[in-house]
Amino acid sequence: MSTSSTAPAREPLPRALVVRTVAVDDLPARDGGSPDPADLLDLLPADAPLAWVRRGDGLVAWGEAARVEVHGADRFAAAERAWHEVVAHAIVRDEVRLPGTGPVAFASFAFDDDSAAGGVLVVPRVVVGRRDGRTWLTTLTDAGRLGAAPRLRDVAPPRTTPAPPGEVTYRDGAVDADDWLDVVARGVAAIRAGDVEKVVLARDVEARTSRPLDVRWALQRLADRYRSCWTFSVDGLVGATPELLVRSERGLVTSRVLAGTIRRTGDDAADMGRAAILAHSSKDLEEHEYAVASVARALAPFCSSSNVPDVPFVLSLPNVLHLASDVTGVLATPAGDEHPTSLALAAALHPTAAVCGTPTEAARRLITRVEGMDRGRYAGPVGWLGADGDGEWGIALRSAQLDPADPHRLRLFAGCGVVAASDPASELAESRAKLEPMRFALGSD
Ligand SMILES: C=C(O[C@H]1C=CC=C(C(=O)O)[C@@H]1O)C(=O)O
Repeated sequence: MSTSSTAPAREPLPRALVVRTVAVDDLPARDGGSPDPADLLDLLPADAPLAWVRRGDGLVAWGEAARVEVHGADRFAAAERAWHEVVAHAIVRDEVRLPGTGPVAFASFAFDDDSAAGGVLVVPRVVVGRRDGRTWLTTLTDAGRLGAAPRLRDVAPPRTTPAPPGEVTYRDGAVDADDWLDVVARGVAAIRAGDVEKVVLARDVEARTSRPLDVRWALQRLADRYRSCWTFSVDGLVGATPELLVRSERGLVTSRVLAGTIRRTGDDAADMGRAAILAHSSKDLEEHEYAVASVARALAPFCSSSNVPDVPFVLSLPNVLHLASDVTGVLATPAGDEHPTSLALAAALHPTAAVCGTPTEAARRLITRVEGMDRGRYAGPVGWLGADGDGEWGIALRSAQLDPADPHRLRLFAGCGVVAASDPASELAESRAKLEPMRFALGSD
């Protein structure tokens, strides 16, 4: 079943789905040892794998019970409407009752309202989830009535080892590296002219793999190395993001805000020193403050109380160190009303000043004017949504978009927050460091 917010539906949405969630004994580990983080990923088929995993927990899924393509400024609301329709007509039996059990959809959305990339919401056929040592299986069928409890061995695709992508070559994307220095310089000039206070400017790099990319190869490498990130795969968009746009769970919202970056050297002692430099860098603290303020401002109308840390902590990733703040809030429930869904919250938060700038609209216009590319779904919300509206949405960073017409071709993206004190050459170096996770994902060492 597939439909679009602009084109007429090929088949009417919804079709009544029968959804069953059952507990599964823990997944076998790859080497017979204790279960490791890649176990969920090991279940995925090569074709159109769906994933949202971190430290071994999360959701993997495959198949398509429904697919909704959306476009324009209405894309989040259109996806949400379609999801409500699916849920309203579903027959659900959930024997596990945890966040992520019952029917779930995966989705990703373009950064920009005008992007042709729009957005996609996929309702999978099979979902396997894990949380705190509990594993479950959800099936979504058109059976019309509840049948026998599903078994993982009956619905899991035959296990195949992900194939390496072979030789990978890289070349500049829409704007070459030298010209991108000018893009950043134009951003700095606009800030100094008072047009904006902060802008985030991005660039893309094209990768060509000698063998068609098996997305699972990239996912496993990302999940193994970038353990504190959320490794995701939705409709050819793959990556491991350190930035959580919003998680909404039983009335509690959390957002991990990142902005302000320094590269790691690989030497632990030197990196300790760099962490201290980052924590005291006025340029990075300013960048960070804009991002935190944008998240706090966007969440405020929905929350009865919130906690916004005064001082960021330093998040250490294998490639970079970031200034990070975990913003939390309690959702207010207006009388007779329900909480906004996690997707509605993601829509309200997007785009934060971690990927756009301050003030938002002026920064967005500046990006369109100077960046020289369509970001597609890079820097847009990516994640999953449950029947009760709870879910988790990351910002699609440290990511690549696979060309749907050419499985050898990917666009890798990286962006940098620019403030008045930014230096174009340093931002270019930072963008290279931010491309490292996806370059690693495509590696074979
Ligand atoms: C826009 C990106 O990173 C954002 C998130 C963390 C740190 C950032 C920075 O320091 O510039 C960016 O705001 C990216 O990775 O493409």
